Amino acid sequence: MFLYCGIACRRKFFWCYRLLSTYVTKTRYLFELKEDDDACKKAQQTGAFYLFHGLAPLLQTSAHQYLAPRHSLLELERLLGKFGQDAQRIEDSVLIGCSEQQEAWFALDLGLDSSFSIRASLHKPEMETELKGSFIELRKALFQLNARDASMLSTAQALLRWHDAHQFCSRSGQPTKKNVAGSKRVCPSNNIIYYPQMAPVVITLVSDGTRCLLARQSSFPKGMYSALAGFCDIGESVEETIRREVAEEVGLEVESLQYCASQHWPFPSGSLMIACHATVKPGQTEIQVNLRELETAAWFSHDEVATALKRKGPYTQQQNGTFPFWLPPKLAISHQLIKEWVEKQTCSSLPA
Ligand SMILES: NC(=O)c1ccc[n+]([C@@H]2O[C@H](COP(=O)([O-])OP(=O)(O)OC[C@H]3O[C@@H](n4cnc5c(N)ncnc54)[C@H](O)[C@@H]3O)[C@@H](O)[C@H]2O)c1
Ligand SMILES: [Mg+2]
Repeated sequence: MFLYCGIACRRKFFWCYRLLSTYVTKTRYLFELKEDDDACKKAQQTGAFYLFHGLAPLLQTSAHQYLAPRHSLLELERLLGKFGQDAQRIEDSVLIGCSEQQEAWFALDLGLDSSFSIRASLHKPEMETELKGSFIELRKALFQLNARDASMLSTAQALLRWHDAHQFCSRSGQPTKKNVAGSKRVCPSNNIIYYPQMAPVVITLVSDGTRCLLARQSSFPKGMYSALAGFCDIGESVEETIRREVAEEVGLEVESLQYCASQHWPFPSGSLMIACHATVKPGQTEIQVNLRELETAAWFSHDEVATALKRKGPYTQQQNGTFPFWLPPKLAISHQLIKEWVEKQTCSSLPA
């Protein structure tokens, strides 16, 4: 019996040791904070806060890069006090992650109208001076952030935006109440639970075997081309969306497809980008651009794309009036998709 217990205990210890990797511990901790309001309130005491104003993150400049500063609860209470704001406003904050040492990270928007203060937006310039930074639109700052800050701020902005837009129950019209972590909102009159949502989007790099198809929307910066993207319609699988979007936008039929990677994307209001490679039948490559969706689309050779990937900005107008052909920056999943295609083409053209 003793021996059995010993083995069982050792087994249990082995399992605990295996389960309690840093990643698992962190994940379990975040799960607890989402489920338990008291635990989450406690985590705020030792946590750190990313600040926003009207959904623009607070950033500081450092050597051609933006950094996202974090503030402790004490600093935040002092700041709110200084600007005549109620410390209860901190209840609007949302949980966005934690460090490996279980320091919980939150995001708080000081500019959105809140039930705790509707005058916060009046103080923006003074707050920027006090915080030694600026509230900068995420669209302008995203590509000058390191990968971790970009990911944290994208998540934070999407979650803050969702809460701002879901303050009322769509059935009863009554105000909904968020849990402390901000992982859901509940209508007190009928107990309907609302969870944060994001829109699935496919992004597809179509190839005919030797060339790839890139397109532009008129809203893109001049000279920039990207892979075809489109929102999933209700009821569609990823495969069906890809087939429909490629047909809709460039009039081609997809023959085969292969998953590449995915990415959370904060625009327009929180999307899950699902990136895939697709091929069309050889000989069926004549593009018919849907001008209601795209400005233009064209086939590009491996060399053209490989050169564009290496090109560095700024992408200014050339003497002949045109703009150089360039591709989305590294942080965008379209860049990863295009880079993977170039690498595959390079490998397949190497002598065996
Ligand atoms: N991260 C990247 O590398 C990358 C690259 C390209 C595009 N994108 C993103 O992909 C998204 C979709 O691309 P697109 O604009 O070509 O899509 P699209 O081809 O589906 O066309 C956009 C239109 O779809 C409709 N639509 C349907 N569902 C929608 C929803 N949930 N939200 C907003 N509009 C919806 C609207 O009418 C909108 O004008 C864009 O918002 C863009 O930011 C990301
Ligand atoms: Mg599109």
